[in-house]
Amino acid sequence: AVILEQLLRRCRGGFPEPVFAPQPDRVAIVMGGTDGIGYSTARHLARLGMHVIIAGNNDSKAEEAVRELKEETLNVKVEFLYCDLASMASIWQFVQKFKMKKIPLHVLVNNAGVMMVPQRKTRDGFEEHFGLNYLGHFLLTNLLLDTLRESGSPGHNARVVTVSSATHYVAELNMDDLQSSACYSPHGAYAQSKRALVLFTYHLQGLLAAAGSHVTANVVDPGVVDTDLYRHLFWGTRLMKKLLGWLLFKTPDEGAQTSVYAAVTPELEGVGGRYLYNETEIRSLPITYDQKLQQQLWSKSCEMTGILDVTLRYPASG
Ligand SMILES: NC(=O)c1ccc[n+]([C@@H]2O[C@H](COP(=O)([O-])OP(=O)(O)OC[C@H]3O[C@@H](n4cnc5c(N)ncnc54)[C@H](O)[C@@H]3O)[C@@H](O)[C@H]2O)c1
Repeated sequence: AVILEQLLRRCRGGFPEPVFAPQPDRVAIVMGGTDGIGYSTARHLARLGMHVIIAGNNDSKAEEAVRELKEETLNVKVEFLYCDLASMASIWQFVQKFKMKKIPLHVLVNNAGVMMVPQRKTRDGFEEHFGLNYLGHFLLTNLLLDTLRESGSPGHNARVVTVSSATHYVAELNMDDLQSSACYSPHGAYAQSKRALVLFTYHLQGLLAAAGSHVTANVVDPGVVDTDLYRHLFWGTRLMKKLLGWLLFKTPDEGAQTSVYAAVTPELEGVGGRYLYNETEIRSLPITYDQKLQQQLWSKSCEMTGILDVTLRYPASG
């Protein structure tokens, strides 16, 4: 359905790039900014004059990405900081290195991800989709919340932008088996991690609002985008993508538009808890609005990552 909709839209003129005002005094972290949608997101933010920190675990690609972005955007404030989201120790180290810079943080884009990888585990023993796509971003965001809070101000909120997917609509979130150990399906595990990200965003927004923070959290769905994310799919599907991707899929730049929109548009100033698709708010799956489920997942995630459950201090307001 998404691919058909994208094809129709392409026939009607495509995905015109939105124009935003320069953002020279703002700092952004784009997790997974060396490739695909993340790279395009970083490029757009750098073009707006932001100080962009590309984070990721691909050292070799990072050097090239930073050089290209600096050359193309003429923005010298583009840099790379290593972070392996599949390792909690690496996330802690990344946050420590970032905080040592003593700079603010206005935009955090939780973009990195893997899809349909064979059953394997992160350094900390979590199923890879759940551990990297979801728990990695959960921990990262929580460790950066104090800096985001200090950086946001009335009328200039700091923003957390989390990249989910339409697969969250068909996912099952098994609270008794978040590691998919009883029955592993690569698609099911990916979709579960993407549903968890939607629940996380809504709960985070509730906590931020309850605490009166000048930080907002929104979740975006980039559509179906022609990137290397599909590298673990069946060869026939990859061949189809190679032949028809240019027509049916969004380009990475088009896929990044909703993330960039969520990161900078004045329309979303002070607005959080939204699921955004094609720069428009739409409804996510009804169960994702279930506050009890959001709370359960949040508490469990705190346990798994070993951080304090701040929910106890600030009950989410909705
Ligand atoms: N491509 C699509 O059609 C599509 C659709 C819906 C959602 N998404 C989501 O968009 C996001 C970006 O994906 P993409 O399509 O650009 O894919 P991609 O494979 O091109 O990019 C993924 C990024 O994540 C990074 N990454 C992977 N493992 C990491 C780790 N251990 N630590 C840190 N970074 C790591 C990679 O280095 C890369 O920069 C993902 O969250 C994905 O789930 C993509």
